[in-house]
Amino acid sequence: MSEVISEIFKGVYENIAVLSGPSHAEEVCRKMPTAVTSAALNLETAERCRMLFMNEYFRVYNQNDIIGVETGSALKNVFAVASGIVDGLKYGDNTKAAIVSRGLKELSRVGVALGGKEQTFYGLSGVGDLMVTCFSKHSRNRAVGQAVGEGKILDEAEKSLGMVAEGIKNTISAYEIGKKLNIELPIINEMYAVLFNGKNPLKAVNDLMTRCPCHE
Ligand SMILES: NC(=O)C1=CN([C@@H]2O[C@H](COP(=O)(O)OP(=O)(O)OC[C@H]3O[C@@H](n4cnc5c(N)ncnc54)[C@H](OP(=O)(O)O)[C@@H]3O)[C@@H](O)[C@H]2O)C=CC1
Ligand SMILES: O=C(CO)COP(=O)(O)O
Repeated sequence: MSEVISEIFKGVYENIAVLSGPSHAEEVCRKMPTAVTSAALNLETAERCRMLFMNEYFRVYNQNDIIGVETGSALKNVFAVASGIVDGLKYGDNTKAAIVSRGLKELSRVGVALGGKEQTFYGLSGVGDLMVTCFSKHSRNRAVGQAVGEGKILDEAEKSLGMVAEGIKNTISAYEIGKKLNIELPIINEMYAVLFNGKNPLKAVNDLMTRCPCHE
């Protein structure tokens, strides 16, 4: 988004701040303690954004890795959909933890290739946002995935949600980036096959579990 904004308002890139992190609006509006990241290339800009939002139940941390923060918050949606599929298939906590942990690895591979810093993905807008969406009853992405895991076709699943689940389009972008930059992204590739090539989710899980053994 920062690149799009900067294309429209030329020369402002340093002064764009993004606010991102594990924050379901349903809980923020109930004043439940929440922590997020304000990221801008120029830390003074990040600070100005932080000052606008921070209060006793909404804690904001500054960051200058805007690419990492934006990549983490967009790509985590793909794994939130995958976690929903895990729920829809009635698999358990082990399976979901595998999606979150291996998803974090894929997310950081893409993010670093795009210019983000690896450590950013272990913070609020990476692992934090992954956890809040993959495990939450509030997540729209997880809900769409659950419907797909229960056997709905994608169109029906999106219609039944009635809101935008960004992880669907994010899957296409992540898949294309992986192919273009030759990055190993097994979960993202399987998600693309399930969502857009009609692959059976059970077969996708089996293919992920039985692919060649590798080093962590
Ligand atoms: N809600 C939450 O708890 C959280 C949300 N976010 C992120 O914040 C952002 C906004 O979320 P939220 O307000 O809940 O989302 P909503 O689904 O309520 O609103 C999304 C907005 O984006 C517009 N939109 C959707 N698709 C397009 C498109 N292709 N082109 C132009 N505009 C489009 C919609 O327009 P229209 O109304 O015309 O359809 C709508 O105004 C998202 O990126 C979300 O991932 C992050 C953390 C928490
Ligand atoms: O990013 C979010 C929370 O941090 C919102 O996730 P969903 O779009 O899946 O509801």
